[in-house]
Amino acid sequence: MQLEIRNLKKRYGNQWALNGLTVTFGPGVYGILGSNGAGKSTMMNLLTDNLKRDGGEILLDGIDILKLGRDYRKILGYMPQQQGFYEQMTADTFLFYMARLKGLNRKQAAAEIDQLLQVTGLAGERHKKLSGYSGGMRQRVLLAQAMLGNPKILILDEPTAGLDPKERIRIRNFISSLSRDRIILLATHIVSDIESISDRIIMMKKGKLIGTGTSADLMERVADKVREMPCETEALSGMQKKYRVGNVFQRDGKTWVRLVGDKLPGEGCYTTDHLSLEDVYLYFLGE
Ligand SMILES: Nc1ncnc2c1ncn2[C@@H]1O[C@H](COP(=O)(O)OP(=O)(O)OP(=O)(O)O)[C@@H](O)[C@H]1O
Repeated sequence: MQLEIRNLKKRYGNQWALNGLTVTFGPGVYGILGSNGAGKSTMMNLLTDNLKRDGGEILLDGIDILKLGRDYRKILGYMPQQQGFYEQMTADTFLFYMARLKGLNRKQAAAEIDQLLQVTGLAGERHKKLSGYSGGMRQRVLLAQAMLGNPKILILDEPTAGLDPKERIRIRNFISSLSRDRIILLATHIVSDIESISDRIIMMKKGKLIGTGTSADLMERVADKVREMPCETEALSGMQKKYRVGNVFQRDGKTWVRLVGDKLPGEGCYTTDHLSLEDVYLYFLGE
């Protein structure tokens, strides 16, 4: 299975949100990294056919998704960022409603909902109204709804946004446990989530693809672009003007800064073996 985006364009007024995006996805989990406004949600809305494109193609195994229509939507699961929530419904009725919209028959719907409520840990609260759900429970219901019909393509827009670490880990583990024979696209600002569950990372900036690779590949690409050095607190703002500064931290009673970029100080700084995806983010996507 291959989902191919070719020269995809989308404009709001005279501003291009996607400006010739080309990328191909095969089975696996893809983490989509990009700063605010990079075009991640726009890409996802075009992939789910919730928006009309202004140019380009989206092909599933060579056939445009617009041509596939219903056959495409049947194999698609989508967890949107915006929650148009059905507050007065219980989780059970909400999921049943969504299952019917997806074309599942009653028996199939009931069996899948039972199973999804179990794996998302919501079985005990299934008859509670969504208005009484916490943020984490809401995200889990949305994820469960995306999984109805066992979709081959799963699109998740910020599935862990606003959650406490315990809930985040729970959602993350659930995504990790999904079988890898589907295409899973995951957009999030939480770099550590991407680091722990993605097979590959897609980096977007200003509506274009600017790089792709495994997190190990990308870290290798920034290996000689990261340095650490001690820095007096008074010198910090000067440093920030001159260099791209990552973490500021304390070590051995001194303040240290982590610098990322092509331009690094010649003297007084140290290389580090401990690279992270945050360094990758700062190098490619930091302003
Ligand atoms: N409905 C809209 N009307 C006008 N402009 C829009 C609309 N939706 C998005 N945009 C603009 O398109 C660009 C891409 O937005 P998009 O939401 O796709 O980015 P994103 O990477 O998902 O950002 P974020 O991380 O903040 O969710 C931004 O400049 C945004 O302001």
